[in-house]
Amino acid sequence: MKRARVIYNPTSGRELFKKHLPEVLVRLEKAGYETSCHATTCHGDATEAARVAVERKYDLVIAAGGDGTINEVVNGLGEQDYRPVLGIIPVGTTNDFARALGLPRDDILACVDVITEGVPMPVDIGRANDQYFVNIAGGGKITELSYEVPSKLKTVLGQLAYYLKGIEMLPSIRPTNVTIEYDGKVFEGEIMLFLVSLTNSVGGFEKLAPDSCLNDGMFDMIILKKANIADFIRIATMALRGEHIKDPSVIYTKANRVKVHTNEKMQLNLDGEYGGLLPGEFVNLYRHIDVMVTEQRKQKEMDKCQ
Ligand SMILES: Nc1ncnc2c1ncn2[C@@H]1O[C@H](COP(=O)(O)OP(=O)(O)OP(=O)(O)O)[C@@H](O)[C@H]1O
Repeated sequence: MKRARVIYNPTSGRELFKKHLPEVLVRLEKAGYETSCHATTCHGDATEAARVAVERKYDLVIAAGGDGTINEVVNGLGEQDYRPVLGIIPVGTTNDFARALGLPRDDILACVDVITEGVPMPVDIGRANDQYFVNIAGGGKITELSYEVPSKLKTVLGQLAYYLKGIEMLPSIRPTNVTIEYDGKVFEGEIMLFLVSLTNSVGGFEKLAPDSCLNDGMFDMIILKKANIADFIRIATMALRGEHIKDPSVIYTKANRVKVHTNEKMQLNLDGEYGGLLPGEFVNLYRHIDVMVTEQRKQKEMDKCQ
């Protein structure tokens, strides 16, 4: 019999998952999985729980939470020789990774159906120094926004909490002097932010990296060069429509390996969580993890990456 482990964060998003847990377990059992679950208790706990699931050779690990929880689970799978298939139940605030995979929104049981009736699709993941990410790595003052929003505020306000915090942070955004080496090329200069992205869906912006592909072995890298606040807001607005990539202050390119150095203090953001200080080396791990999606979605993604 196949075995599934559900790792869920009871504090994610609007804290609704626990109520649905009995139905989730029944559906998984009906689909032939002997299922058990683990509720995370603190930061880092989902990584440890995923490591245990690897050791115990579970067939399927389901991450139920926001992007932070999915990131932690993937960090537990890391570069282990045996990696269970990953299922996602998005119950966070932003759910960028789930959006990139085309998973049903606000419907926990429909996501369970994708896991039990769908197909595994190989996706690239990123390694940043000795940590992993599924969606995005980045640096620059504004990226700190994603973990400065208090959890309680997200529970009450959802996505709006990020926008409010963003406006509050605008005046404190400063450029940083960096050197970025990518696939044999070098950029040197002052930047507002850099992003190394695996999916097209970041911070709720669905067109931030419009050419990204989930399993081509390449990151989409975005560098926003030094800009004043007015230009910054203008470019952020363009980013909602995916038009920022044409702006002369933006560099948008594909790369498999990226190194970022700076003499200043710059924080690293991994999937919306604090990931330590730069320097950083980012490596794309080609089709490293299998994640459950619908058959149509897999077809679409595989066609795109031909
Ligand atoms: N029991 C717990 N109490 C407090 N924090 C927890 C607990 N379990 C996990 N966490 C932490 O909660 C953080 C945020 O979780 P998660 O990303 O799942 O939800 P979210 O913040 O609502 O959604 P999003 O990341 O989509 O905005 C993670 O960094 C995780 O380590």
